[in-house]
Amino acid sequence: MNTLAITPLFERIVDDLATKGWSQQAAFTPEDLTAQLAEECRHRAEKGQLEAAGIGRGNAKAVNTGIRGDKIQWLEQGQNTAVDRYLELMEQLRAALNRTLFLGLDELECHFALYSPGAFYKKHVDRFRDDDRRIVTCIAYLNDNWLPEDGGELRIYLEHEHVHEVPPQAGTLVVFMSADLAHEVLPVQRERLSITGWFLRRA
Ligand SMILES: O=C(O)CCC(=O)C(=O)O
Ligand SMILES: [Fe+2]
Repeated sequence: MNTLAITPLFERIVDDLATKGWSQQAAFTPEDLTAQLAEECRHRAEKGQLEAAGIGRGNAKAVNTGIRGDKIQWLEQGQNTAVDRYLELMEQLRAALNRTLFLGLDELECHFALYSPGAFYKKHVDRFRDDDRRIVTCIAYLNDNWLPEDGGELRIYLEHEHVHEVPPQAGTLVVFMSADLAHEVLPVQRERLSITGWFLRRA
């Protein structure tokens, strides 16, 4: 792909971020890639590689399942071809955001997340109090045939007390400004897989 051309998909994300601070795209990851990523996430879970996610960072980091009950593993390049393909898509998104919105995004950190039935993540903002490098949050969902009774929606808190809920349906990508948007994951009734990432600015 010509990395200088911005595809309509990336253009929509950029426009949404510029005008309202968040974007939801139903068909971001291709079906085959989404399935491979879900398989890789499940495979890592079966091997016991996912660990209870913490809240906060550095010395203040702690596991608190009353706030957050997912299990995660950070993604690295070169571990798996599907993961590499996903990181390549994110790299294109990073370039598009930098070219158009001048956000100075330097790198991406991202992890698989698995919520087992009963797990949730209470309302929060992604940017840490003591570290403002997280600029843009991106979440890709990996779950086929997600039904309303499965719960687990991402609820985002908009202006004027409006809320918007996103079912974690395979292929969907949600992007938002990390410092601005409070959000939560409602309790899940069924295993819920995703990749959450943050574009960081230079320290
Ligand atoms: O999985 C989601 O929908 C949101 C996850 C989240 O808010 C986070 O990991 O910070
Ligand atoms: Fe979050």
